[in-house]
Amino acid sequence: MTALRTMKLNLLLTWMSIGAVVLTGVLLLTSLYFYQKANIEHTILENNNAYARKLAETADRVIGISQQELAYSASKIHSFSDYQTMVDEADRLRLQSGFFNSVIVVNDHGIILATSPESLNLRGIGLQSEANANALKTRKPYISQPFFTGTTNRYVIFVSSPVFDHAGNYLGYIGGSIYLKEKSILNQIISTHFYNYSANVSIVSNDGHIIFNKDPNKVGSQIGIDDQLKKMLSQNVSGAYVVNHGEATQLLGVGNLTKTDWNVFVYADDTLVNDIMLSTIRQSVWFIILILVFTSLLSYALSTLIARPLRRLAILSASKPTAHVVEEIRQIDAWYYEANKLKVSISAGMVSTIKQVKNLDREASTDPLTGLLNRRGFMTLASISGKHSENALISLDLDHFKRVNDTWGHDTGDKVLVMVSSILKTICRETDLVGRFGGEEFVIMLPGTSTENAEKIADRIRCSIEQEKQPQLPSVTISAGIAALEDADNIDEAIKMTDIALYEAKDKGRNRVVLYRSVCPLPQTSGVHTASSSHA
Ligand SMILES: Nc1nc2c(ncn2[C@@H]2O[C@H](COP(=O)(O)OP(=O)(O)OP(=O)(O)O)[C@@H](O)[C@H]2O)c(=O)[nH]1
Repeated sequence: MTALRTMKLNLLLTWMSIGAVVLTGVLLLTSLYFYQKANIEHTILENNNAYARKLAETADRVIGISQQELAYSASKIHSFSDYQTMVDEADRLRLQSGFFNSVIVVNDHGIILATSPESLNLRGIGLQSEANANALKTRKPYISQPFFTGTTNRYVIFVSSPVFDHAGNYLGYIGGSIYLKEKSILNQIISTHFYNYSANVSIVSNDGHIIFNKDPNKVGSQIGIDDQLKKMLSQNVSGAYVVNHGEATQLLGVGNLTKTDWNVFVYADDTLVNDIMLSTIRQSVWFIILILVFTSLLSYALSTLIARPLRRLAILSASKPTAHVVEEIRQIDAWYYEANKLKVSISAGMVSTIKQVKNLDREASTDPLTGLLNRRGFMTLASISGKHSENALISLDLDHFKRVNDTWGHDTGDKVLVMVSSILKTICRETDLVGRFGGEEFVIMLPGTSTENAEKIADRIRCSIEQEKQPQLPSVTISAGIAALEDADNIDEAIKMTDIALYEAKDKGRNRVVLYRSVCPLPQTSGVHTASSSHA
């Protein structure tokens, strides 16, 4: 909390923006994970199903073509006595279409009459397999279930077409074997697929045996299918299924082959969904980081812009109120409502404080009765008064003022003091300092004035006061002492000098002006100065 209290506003706002973006990012990613997972599962199932149907359609077409080719070759053989024709047709079937790994011509007793390749050396051998028996029995185009051959011990399927002579008598069949664990067209179709993720593709019999797979080790193995799926397969229904094997779940698309009891299985583990999710989240995280950096920079810039006037106001409001500070506050660019309001109120508060301080200052430096400077005000202004080569000081004191008070009363005495002050103000210049130092003693500082001229001015004051006639006021006179500021080390000493001259004036009978230099000649001019005084 203390750290927050001392944190600067722009940093606080920046951190708040960063926090908001991070929180939004986390919420976005969480919702993405939970809500998009189901969508992705659904999409994968749909894709698997569509792909399985497409592969099933292609496989069906290839099987159909192969059956047509077998039927065509069968139609070319009208007699089993023509060995060369049988071999030629067997070779053509094997080599031209590439569908079969081996081709045999078999008579109606199951004896092999011709083979391709001839290297099989099976000619004359009698077949005992169930496929052979079925082909002979049905006398129709036939596709066997996968089985192991007794002769070569290969896992194969067998496709056959019956052979008839010109009279339509059944002679036997011509049949091709597809070695399921070796290279064949069907194998190529399911092994080379254009799918954007690593789905497993197999051709599977209705009872769950893998007939084709690009991995020969899987061919012939049993795939786990539950009862519901088994039932669907038996009904030749294509579709999408979620297959649960304990903890593992597979997203399965099934395409049914119409020419056999086989199905194309395209399946993916549900870990794929997690992989896709993680990859999406990883990409999103980079994007969020980018947004975060951008937002932080933007937020820092904006926060700085917002905080700038407030910070200037905070600094300046802590400064001593002066006209300069008020001017600085006035120049702050408070560009939005709250800052502007604050600026106006701080500025107004400061102006009011300055006025109050000025008033207090004036009160503290002014004599309330006469409005002249008091000692404090006089000394302050005298100390900052511009320097001149000559500066004169006059001390004035009313003569026998006690008597005035005693005779006319204190109030009248006050009025006399006000009258004297008024005369002083009239005679003195703007640049002169006129002060009342208490009682009936006044001090005047005359900047840029020689003692000679000061003497003339003091005498003019003296005459004016002496000649002032006001009803209800007694006539009064004053005595004055004059000194040059340059003759003293400082103003206090100069005032003491004027006091000495003033005592001298009182001593000599009052109502007169006396120069300090005439009382105490300066050492360097010692003996040259003569006492000087002016009086009525
Ligand atoms: N009415 C009035 N009288 C004041 C004021 N301040 C001082 N006084 C009086 O001024 C008189 C000064 O008297 P003193 O110091 O004896 O001097 P003085 O009577 O003028 O005699 P000298 O200066 O020697 O001519 C005293 O009676 C004070 O009470 C003031 O503000 N108003």
